[in-house]
Order: sequence, then C-alpha cells, then structure tokens
Amino acid sequence: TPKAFDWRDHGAVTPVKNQGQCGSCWAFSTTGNIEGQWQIKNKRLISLSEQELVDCDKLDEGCNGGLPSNAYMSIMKLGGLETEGDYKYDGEDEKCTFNKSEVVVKISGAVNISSNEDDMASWLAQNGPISIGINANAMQFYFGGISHPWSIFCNPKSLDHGVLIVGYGVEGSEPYWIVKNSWGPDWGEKGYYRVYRGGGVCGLNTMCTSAVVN
Ligand SMILES: CCC[C@@H](/C=C/S(=O)(=O)c1ccccc1)NC(=O)[C@H](Cc1ccccc1)NC(=O)N1CCC(N2CCOCC2)CC1
Repeated sequence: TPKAFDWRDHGAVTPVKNQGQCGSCWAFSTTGNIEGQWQIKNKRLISLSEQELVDCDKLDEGCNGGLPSNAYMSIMKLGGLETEGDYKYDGEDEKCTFNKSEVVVKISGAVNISSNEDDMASWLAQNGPISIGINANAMQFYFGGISHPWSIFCNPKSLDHGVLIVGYGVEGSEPYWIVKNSWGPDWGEKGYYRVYRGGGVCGLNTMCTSAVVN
C-alpha cells in the first residue's frame, strides 16, 4: 500500500460541491463515490446528479437525511444516475423528474469496506474514493490542519454526516485521511477535511461503502 494516495491527482474527483440548506450530504457522498468508480473504469470524469436522489430515492428522506447504502439500492431500482447538468441541484425536496433516457451511469451493486483503517487505505488505493458516515461534530469548528478530537467530543457511535474519503497521507508523524465535504470550497481546506487516520476518529471507519459500477 502506498504511503500516501490522492485520487484528486488521478482525475477521479469532481470539484467540491455545496449542498446548501438541505440535509442531502448522503447524496453527495453517494455521487462522489460513483463519480470516482466510473472515472477509474472509463477514464472520464462526469459530475452526477444529487437532486435525482433527493427527489426520486424513496428509501431516503431527501433534505431530511439518507444513507448511501439506501441510495445505491435506489439507483439500481431507478435504472441509473443522470448528470448534474441534466438533473440540476436545487437544494430542496422536489417532484421526481427522473428521465431514464438520460441515464449515463448504472451500478450493479455495492460493497461494505473493512473498518480497519489500514485495510481501508489499501482498498482506496486499489479501487477509489470511499463513501463514509461520520460524526460531524469536529467539522463544525474546523479551520484546517489535521482534526483529532477526543471521542468524548466526537462520539464514534453517532454518525450524522455523509462524506467521501478521496485519499490519505502522513504529515510529520501524523497519518491522516483526506475527506471531501459538500459544504462548498470556502469551508475547511478548500472544501476538504483532513482527519487523523488510525484512531477510529468520529466513527469515520464504521460505515464505509462503495458502489460497483458495471
Ligand atoms: C437531517 C439530515 C442531515 C444529513 C446531513 C446534513 S449536513 O448539512 O451535512 C450536517 C451534518 C452534520 C452537522 C451539520 C450539518 N445527515 C444525513 O443525511 C445522515 C447521513 C449519514 C448518517 C450515517 C451514516 C451515513 C450517512 N443520515 C441521516 O440523517 N439519516 C440516516 C437515514 C435515516 N432514515 C430513517 C428512516 O429509514 C431510512 C433511513 C434518516 C436519518
């Protein structure tokens, strides 16, 4: 496993997006993972639609929350994902206007990834960005650097946010994950969150998934 890896260097990550005043983080975590899987397979990066999931994924609750694992199932049921351009993000719950003829990406399933952070790093380097659930407590007051809150301030058992691990590295003696957030590019480190790797920080290792793109 490489000591450091960053899928942004391999063209597998779209620019940081902004979910706005809508609890659709789970949809951005899902599209981010599938954008990566599709690019790695097809060598082309396409921005995919979160609004399709907000409006049409009936296993989840749009702006009131959801789970990537549910979203993968809904994407299979619907027949695939449309592009960001074809099904624009509005950041509110709207009527489903899914158009199957506009589907560009289909998935054939999903996998759960080990909660062992060394195995996660290996999986990421070999396969692509990982969709995760995390307790966002330490993200509310994050202004850069490597976040390493004590578990009493970031309960690893209460996940409330969906994000995307796109890489990992070491700064000095501190191993860290590189996490793509969906709160716009002005938040954190140009929209990204670096968090200590190897301590199960904020439960980031407890709900790691990826879609399988066919
Ligand atoms: C109100 C929903 C907020 C939203 C993210 C909003 S947010 O703006 O990014 C944010 C997060 C934290 C602090 C501040 C702001 N959070 C979610 O969607 C989180 C994301 C998540 C949690 C755990 C693992 C993975 C992903 N999920 C959730 O909030 N939910 C998970 C699914 C659950 N459903 C219950 C009924 O049966 C179907 C499932 C509803 C609650």
